[in-house]
Amino acid sequence: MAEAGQTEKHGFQTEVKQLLHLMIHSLYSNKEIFLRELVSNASDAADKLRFKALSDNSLYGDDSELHVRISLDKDARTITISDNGIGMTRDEVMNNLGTIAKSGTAEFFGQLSGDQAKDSQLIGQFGVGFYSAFIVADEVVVRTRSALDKGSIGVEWRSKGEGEFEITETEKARRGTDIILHLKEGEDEFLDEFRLRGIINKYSEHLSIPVQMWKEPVPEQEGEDGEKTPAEPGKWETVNSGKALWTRDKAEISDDEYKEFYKTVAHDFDDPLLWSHNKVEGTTEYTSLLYIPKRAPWDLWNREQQHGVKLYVKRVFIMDDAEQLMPTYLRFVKGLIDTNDLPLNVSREILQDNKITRAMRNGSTKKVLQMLKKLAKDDSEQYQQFWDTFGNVLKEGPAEDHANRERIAELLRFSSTHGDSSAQTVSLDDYIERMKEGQDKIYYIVADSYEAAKNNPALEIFRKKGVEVLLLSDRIDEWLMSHLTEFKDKPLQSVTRGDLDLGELDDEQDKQEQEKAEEAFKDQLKRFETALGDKVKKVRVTHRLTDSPACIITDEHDMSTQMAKLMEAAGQKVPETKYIFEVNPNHPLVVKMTAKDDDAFKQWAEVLLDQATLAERGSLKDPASFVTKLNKLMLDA
Ligand SMILES: Nc1ncnc2c1ncn2[C@@H]1O[C@H](COP(=O)(O)OP(=O)(O)OP(=O)(O)O)[C@@H](O)[C@H]1O
Repeated sequence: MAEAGQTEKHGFQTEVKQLLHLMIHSLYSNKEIFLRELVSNASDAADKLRFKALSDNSLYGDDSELHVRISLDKDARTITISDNGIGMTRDEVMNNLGTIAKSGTAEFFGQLSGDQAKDSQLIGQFGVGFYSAFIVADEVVVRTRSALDKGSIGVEWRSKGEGEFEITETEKARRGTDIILHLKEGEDEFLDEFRLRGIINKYSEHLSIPVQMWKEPVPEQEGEDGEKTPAEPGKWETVNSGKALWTRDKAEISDDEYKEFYKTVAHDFDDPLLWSHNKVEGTTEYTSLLYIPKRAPWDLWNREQQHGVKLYVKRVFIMDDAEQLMPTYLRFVKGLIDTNDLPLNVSREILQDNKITRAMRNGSTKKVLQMLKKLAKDDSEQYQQFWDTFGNVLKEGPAEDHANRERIAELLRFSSTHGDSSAQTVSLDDYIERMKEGQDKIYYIVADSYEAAKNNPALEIFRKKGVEVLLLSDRIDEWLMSHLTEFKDKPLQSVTRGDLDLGELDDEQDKQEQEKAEEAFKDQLKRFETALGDKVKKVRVTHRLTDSPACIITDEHDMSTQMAKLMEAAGQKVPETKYIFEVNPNHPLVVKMTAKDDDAFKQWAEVLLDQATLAERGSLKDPASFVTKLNKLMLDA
């Protein structure tokens, strides 16, 4: 067995120092949350032990009543939060209480601006956990002993939160963790037993573990009439009901209780945007309590970001981050699912291909989509808030979840030519409602930015005919649209791809005029083809331009510009796409150039192609030669 050893000093990881500094300076108005964080860590530690003990009951030893205990020492000015949960080994203490083991934290802290108001928003997204102890304490001592490492005697960790901590192997009689907070000057409110009890009650009511406070002994008392009240010995008194919130009847649970519970499971400061609590009966029986947060977590775009749904089996916590329970495009959903139908010893492998998991996942996915649909219907302002925060994640949905494609599509919001702001507020249903008579497609364009989309020449004919076009410019949009080809039986059609077929939007007269124009321009098209050679796939007369001389269009089955860019950005080799070059025979520039000799015609044609490429792709492969050609034309003019 190890013996009590030497004290070692270690420095905190830089990010921990930044977190501590930020926290102390931005959370002074919300100090009491340290209790929520520490009690919730203690409750997690009990959950973890309960789970391990499923396969090794001896881990409980003679102490199987799991609890969290909170005591006060007014003279020493300390608060102690103790649990008899899983505890930590020395290595775990080093890792958990000296570093922040989340990838991307350095980048996160790189965003800090020094502006306290802004930074405190960020800290809310980050979650403060254990380190929140330093909001009220100027010294924190952690004494812990692991239930799993039978050889260890215990470890003491101690820090003033100023950049370093000390760690000593030390004897601790029982497994679990004690956290001793030495309160700062001026934090005496937390030494008031009544006040402390109030806070603990609020933060622990919904936890499934008993949270206890020490009740001082009461001596025997004698009333005025001489009647005696017997003495009461000091005892641990449970302050919460110890009944997990989700097992209770919905009708009995107040909104405040749901909100408090959310803050504990999601480690969030803010209230949730909405939630849904369901007891599902039938072939698979389970209870789910699913929340949609108001704010995005700081690592929403981190691919390793943990999913937020916890799995419980028969009220026993089994695992965090049960990615089988929620599709990736709903990774912002927090909460839990509790079922009696899985075995307690269920592993991630078993979860992976399991009928019950699938049923729970399908059911919960539908629930979340329904909850969002209802929000969109009942409260468009709040829905907009949701969309602005998580819309881009939801856009991953149609590619990931074919079965729910239509349900997800209903929830999407876009900017469009109907409005004149980049705000994404138009739903596909709104679009369909405004469709012109004879219009059978939903038109959209994907570009690098809202401005590039809005000003793309391919929209000219749509403006002229008063047909709305959805303007897409988020990185994910091309990916989204490649998986969303139809909505309510209406095909979705890119305006920069393939042949433009406006269907019944073009009347007979339009069509005849187009044919005439094509016939009249036949010889000039040949000149363009000769001039541009293999720089283009094909040259044809455009029907989409009214104000611009030319544009480039992606052929029906070729890779779109945006998709090519996306793949290039992901480091993939992209085959070179040749575009269809469309010319507007009525444009004065085009009219003028047809009178030129072949040499001059070629120069003009190349400049028009480069211009059209710029408008569509936003860049040229060889910008310098474009500039040279343009300068030459200007000199000649
Ligand atoms: N009472 C405890 N018993 C055992 N382990 C603990 C206890 N408190 C903290 N830990 C360990 O320390 C780790 C870090 O805790 P911390 O509260 O900082 O972050 P967290 O709970 O993982 O994440 P979050 O930011 O969501 O709170 C925990 O993940 C846990 O492994």
